[in-house]
Amino acid sequence: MAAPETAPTPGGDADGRVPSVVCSGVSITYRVYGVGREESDEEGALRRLLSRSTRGVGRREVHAVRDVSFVAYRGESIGIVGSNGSGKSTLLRTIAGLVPPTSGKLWLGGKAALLGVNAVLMPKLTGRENIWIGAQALGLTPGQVRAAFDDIVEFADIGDFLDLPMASYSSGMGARLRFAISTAVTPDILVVDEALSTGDAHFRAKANERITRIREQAGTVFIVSHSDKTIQTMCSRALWIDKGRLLADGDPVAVNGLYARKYGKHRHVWRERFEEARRLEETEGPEAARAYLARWDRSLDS
Ligand SMILES: Nc1ncnc2c1ncn2[C@@H]1O[C@H](COP(=O)(O)OP(=O)(O)OP(=O)(O)O)[C@@H](O)[C@H]1O
Repeated sequence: MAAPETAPTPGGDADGRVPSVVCSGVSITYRVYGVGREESDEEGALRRLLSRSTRGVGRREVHAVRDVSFVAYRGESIGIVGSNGSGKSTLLRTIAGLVPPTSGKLWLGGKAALLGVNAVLMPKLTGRENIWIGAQALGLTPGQVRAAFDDIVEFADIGDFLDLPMASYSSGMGARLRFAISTAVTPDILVVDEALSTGDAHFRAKANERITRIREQAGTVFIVSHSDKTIQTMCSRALWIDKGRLLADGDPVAVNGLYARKYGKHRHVWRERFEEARRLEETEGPEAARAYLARWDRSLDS
């Protein structure tokens, strides 16, 4: 297993761009242990448990990311789009150093910070305590946390909740606090996993400003989002990952267009079918609607 490498920043390329992440033929495979198919029923599992046998315990491999290569540059904000389970979060977790690539090479030109919806903050501790723990977990010294503390509190905008347990926060408040902690000191590479979708318009505007600031300070930002708007307004480039493979890399509007063409086609077709089924239900009754929909009950025609 190859761990991410860090090396001195090389000089820029012919266009003066300085690489920050080089991902070369990276594949990531999860090994999942569990019951084998033949014993997946409750009776088989119970029998195995009683006999303490490990027979039938299956191992499955999930190829989450397959042979992905790209170079990210300082000052870029890169959106990652793709349908559920396509490998976006896995790729980001690897860039952030949390999941090692199974094969291929990953080179990072600086420190990466992951900002995830599920970032490890402690629900039973207060916001204040989480700022201290979270910021130090990101590598800040106590002195740096002290210096950044007021800025974090101001950005998170959680008022009196600062001294209440995080479990009592709304999802928007939690997202603001995570974002404030993760960006307290400008990271070289900021990895944002869907965290922006939980905030309101005011928070998104502030987050956008901060992302712009990181980019201006020559950092690189990666953003996973299912929102076309987030990708198109916050990103200078987009990658489309489909079933673990990199299918498109380029201008966010163009990449989103390609992605929407593949998946949007089905949505459009199904919307029309649904409308027709509703019309049939109203005019001819539920049986007619059911018979009409039964034509496509096996799978989508692609
Ligand atoms: N810890 C894990 N162990 C085993 N399999 C995993 C693990 N995490 C993700 N997977 C699998 O890897 C594949 C890619 O998942 P991933 O979460 O990276 O996709 P995603 O594009 O981020 O999805 P979503 O948009 O739903 O968040 C999926 O098949 C998922 O089930």
